[in-house]
Amino acid sequence: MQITIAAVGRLKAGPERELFDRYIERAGQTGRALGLSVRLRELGESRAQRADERMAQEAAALLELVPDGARLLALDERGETMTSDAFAGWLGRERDGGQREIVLAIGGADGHGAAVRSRADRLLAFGAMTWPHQLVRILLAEQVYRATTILSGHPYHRA
Ligand SMILES: C[S@@+](CC[C@H](N)C(=O)[O-])C[C@H]1O[C@@H](n2cnc3c(N)ncnc32)[C@H](O)[C@@H]1O
Repeated sequence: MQITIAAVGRLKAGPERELFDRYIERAGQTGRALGLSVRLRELGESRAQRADERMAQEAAALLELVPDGARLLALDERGETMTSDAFAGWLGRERDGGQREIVLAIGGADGHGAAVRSRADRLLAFGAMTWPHQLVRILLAEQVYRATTILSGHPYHRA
């Protein structure tokens, strides 16, 4: 199963990028034996004047990355919270059920547009506070890596 992190905005070279890349690389290594591959798709931020236009344009671009039938989980501070075990369990069940792709979508500075929220199968919050999208990327990459260790029984995760 393909896990795609789809993110509005581009992460420049630097410590945040290095940390993100490190978790993605680890997730890819641990995921291989589990039938999971992980990749990043980055989208440029909209330059529209109005926030609602920016959100609509970014939502349309994000949704172009979501194939028909794929699951879409949108990262959103208004979403549900989930334990790492529950997140790993969901990924494992989707894989076992024959799902081909899960897209994990991170919004831009204005957040997700309505089209993403209504298409999303789940909205996931890393708490009720607003985090910068760069940090959300790192948190998400770490949770994907952690999920692969949970599914493979690797001792990285200690609940
Ligand atoms: C700077 S935030 C956007 C905040 C925007 N005001 C909103 O209402 O969503 C950029 C992106 O980071 C992600 N994000 C920020 N805080 C989050 C949280 N607590 N949980 C999950 N995702 C979060 C979301 O994907 C969001 O679209």
